[in-house]
Amino acid sequence: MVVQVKPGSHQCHRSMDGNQHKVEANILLLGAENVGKSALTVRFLTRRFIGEYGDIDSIYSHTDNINGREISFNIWDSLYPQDSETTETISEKQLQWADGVILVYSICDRSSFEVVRQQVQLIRHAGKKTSAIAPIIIVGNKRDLQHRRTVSSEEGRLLALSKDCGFFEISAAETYHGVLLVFHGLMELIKESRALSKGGAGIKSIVRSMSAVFGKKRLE
Ligand SMILES: Nc1nc2c(ncn2[C@@H]2O[C@H](COP(=O)(O)OP(=O)(O)OP(=O)(O)O)[C@@H](O)[C@H]2O)c(=O)[nH]1
Repeated sequence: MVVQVKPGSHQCHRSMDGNQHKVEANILLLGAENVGKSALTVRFLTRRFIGEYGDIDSIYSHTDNINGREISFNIWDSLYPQDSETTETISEKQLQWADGVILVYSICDRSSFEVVRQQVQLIRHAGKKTSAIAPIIIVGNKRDLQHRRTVSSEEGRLLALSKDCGFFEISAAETYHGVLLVFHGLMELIKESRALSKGGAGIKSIVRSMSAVFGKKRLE
């Protein structure tokens, strides 16, 4: 079952990882417009590619089974800010909410790769102050459009390597399997990060330094 709720009305969930109960994770999709964030989300939720998706900023809840264990995913399919005045492309609220991030670009849109480069830098820069390594997976989407490729696989892989992120090149249009690997891969990184930090030094804790970067009020 897929449940859709508005971002503002969604509750933050605490993980119950580490015991026999259901594991829950909040996953945030970021990246420039038109790169396939909604296509990835809908593929994961329904196994289908429907071609056209509205401009909706939404959180979806979806339960999946990984290795016999029930995992509850809350997926925030975000919209890239249209306002050219806006320099803040990731909000504190988004980072406070997220347990892990999927940064999407299109392999045939170089500017979308630059957006991912900026966003990963922003997250890592903020994380430095707390030594928090936020689980991030970088995704080069639209792999089916090889003839229009402007970002090589190597560039994507190198960026991911340099920022300690996972990396996948996929086509949300062509296969479900690649999309599944992305979400399950991120879940693995989130579990590792939770095991390492037990006290909650995950992505949420870097919100404080994000606040410092943007000079805004500290979130507790
Ligand atoms: N060829 C191809 N087209 C894709 C793929 N994934 C998405 N698209 C198309 O790319 C366009 C944008 O996809 P969306 O999923 O709406 O992209 P988005 O990043 O959510 O876009 P915004 O809502 O503007 O932020 C649509 O026309 C999709 O059909 C893919 O893997 N291959």
